[in-house]
Amino acid sequence: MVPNGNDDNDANVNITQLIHDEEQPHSAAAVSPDDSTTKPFDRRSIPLVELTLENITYAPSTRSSKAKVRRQILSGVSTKISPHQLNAWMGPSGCGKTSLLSVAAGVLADPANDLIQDSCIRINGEKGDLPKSLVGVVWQEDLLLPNLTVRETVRFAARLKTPKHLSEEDVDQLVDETLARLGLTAVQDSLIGSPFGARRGISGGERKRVAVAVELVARPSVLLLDEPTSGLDSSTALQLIVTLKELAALGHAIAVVIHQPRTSIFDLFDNLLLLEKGRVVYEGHASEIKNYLESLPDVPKLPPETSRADWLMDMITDDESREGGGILPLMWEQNRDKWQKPEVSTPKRLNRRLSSLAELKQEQPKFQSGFFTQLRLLTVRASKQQRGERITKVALLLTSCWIAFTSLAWGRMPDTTSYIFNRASLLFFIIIAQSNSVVTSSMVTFSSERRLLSRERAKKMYGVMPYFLAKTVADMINSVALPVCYGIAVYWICGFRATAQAFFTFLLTLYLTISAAQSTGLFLSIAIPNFGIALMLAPLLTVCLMILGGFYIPYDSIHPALAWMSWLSMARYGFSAFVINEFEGRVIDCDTSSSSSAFNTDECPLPGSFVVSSFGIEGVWSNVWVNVSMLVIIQVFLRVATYFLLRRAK
Ligand SMILES: Nc1ncnc2c1ncn2[C@@H]1O[C@H](COP(=O)(O)OP(=O)(O)OP(=O)(O)O)[C@@H](O)[C@H]1O
Repeated sequence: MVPNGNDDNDANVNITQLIHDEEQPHSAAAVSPDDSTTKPFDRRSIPLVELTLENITYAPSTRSSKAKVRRQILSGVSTKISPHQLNAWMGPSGCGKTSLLSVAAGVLADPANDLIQDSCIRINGEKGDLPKSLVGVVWQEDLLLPNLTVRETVRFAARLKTPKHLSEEDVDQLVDETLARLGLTAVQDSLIGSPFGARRGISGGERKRVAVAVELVARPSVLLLDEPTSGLDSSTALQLIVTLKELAALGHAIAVVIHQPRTSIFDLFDNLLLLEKGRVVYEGHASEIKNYLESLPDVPKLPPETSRADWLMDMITDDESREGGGILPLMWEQNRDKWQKPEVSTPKRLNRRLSSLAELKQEQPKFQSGFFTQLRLLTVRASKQQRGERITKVALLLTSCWIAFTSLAWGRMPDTTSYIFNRASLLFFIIIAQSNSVVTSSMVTFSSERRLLSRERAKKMYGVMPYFLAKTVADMINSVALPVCYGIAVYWICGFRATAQAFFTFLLTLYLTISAAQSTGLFLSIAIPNFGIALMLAPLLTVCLMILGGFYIPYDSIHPALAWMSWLSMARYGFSAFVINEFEGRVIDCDTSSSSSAFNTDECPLPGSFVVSSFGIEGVWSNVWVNVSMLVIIQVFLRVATYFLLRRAK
């Protein structure tokens, strides 16, 4: 890829204007100097944003072994991210680059507390926060869903991050152009996959570019990237930075955190910010860094055939390890005025007026898309992601193994008194085996989504309600599909009550019990943010609830200290409904080779109601629909509680 790419640029400008055409009706910044010669769409471009970080001192509170202490991570850092410029932020590991990126992106957890002294952020010269829709951040760790294709991933972001007046065709065009610009067209239909999972998916370099595409597709005025080239081979890294340079040429203000770039990459940067332990070592034209450092006393000259980035890093690392602290930040304070050339102001340089903050914020809706668009897109995405995760070849094989195991263990049960216990034990086993796995898988799935959800919510892509509804719908289908298939197979193979009404009641009860277990897993994973602890607690809780389900200990024999807990058990209502459905309203033939003495009666044939009451299922609870209703109530309660917890979660 070469830096000019004029055709691409034209296409890109067009679509940029498509996005902002109606958003920026009065923005002077959006009008380019050569407007008179351009086509109607070209009259507007992205809103130009200059982000100035002044004297940033970042000292978050951290908990040491004894007390809460402040840890100073950035000390008086000032820099500017201007439109049409590609900025590099460099420094050794731990010097505060990512922290500075978080300050610039406006995503600090507690900025009022953690930014101290005269720290100030200006947008086009005015103090304030940048509207979230005007900034895109590519973090070190990309969070992409493995079961979506590249195109689906970028399109999802495009629809939710661009104004709703854009037609579906315009969004498709925007996606096409973004994919083309990032060299992803050839892999657009490939699954993202997971580097460590069974589905290998696209390469590491392609993943990085997809992460950039997801941000770039909304054409943010400010683009911040944290080590986008890490893990890429040198030519792929160069390609990516060349692309960023092209984007800067379109008016984007871009800052890239980067470690030791090769010379051809380094030469593409307009400005350089060098940090050492949170303090500035250099801030200015990237091309001047060599002259500046070589002008300092005791600084060795750049050895021939050594890359500038390697030389810089070696020097800072040596300086950091000096006894009594480094001298390079002190040197910069003394020499800054001499080396920072008097700056031509951005409006003068670009020959444009920059929009005021009020103009930038004008007509920025809370969400770009309406409720139903969010709901539709989230439902489709959740279904695709879950289907790929839950209905896999391995899951199908496991379900088949469970069916084979159950069929062999219980066999086809004759409908006689000798097999009453076998029937009841199998009914309970169906609940235990399927519920436990659903609780765990629901927790694992949400833990992988949690950070993506919090990032996308911070970007104001969608609200909690559409996410929650979409997840509920997807869960109701995908998590429950295979357990229900297992139940159906076992019902007929093992010979349960062979009437249509009994079968469909069994099916409904099984579905509700498993989806209540699924809701429990989701509730626990949100209520206990530490996944390790949640994963340890969940089996304990589910086993207790299962034991109190009525099969091992009849309800009327449970110790009063635990009896209350059995009312919270979905297994209780599921098992009761199963037993009533299987035995109530009929008589069970005697087996000539055995007796029904296990039930303390010589009655023969045995009335089914006798079996039901022997499990302690009595009174109003001996009605199957009362138990089914309780499963619905548990489900609704857990889902509503989950919704409110989600709203509070960050
Ligand atoms: N919220 C926080 N509380 C306490 N310490 C923090 C916090 N955020 C960052 N740090 C610490 O501040 C230092 C700088 O972290 P930061 O991630 O900004 O460095 P970096 O230059 O991006 O490093 P790298 O290049 O390795 O990613 C690290 O030692 C980190 O542990």
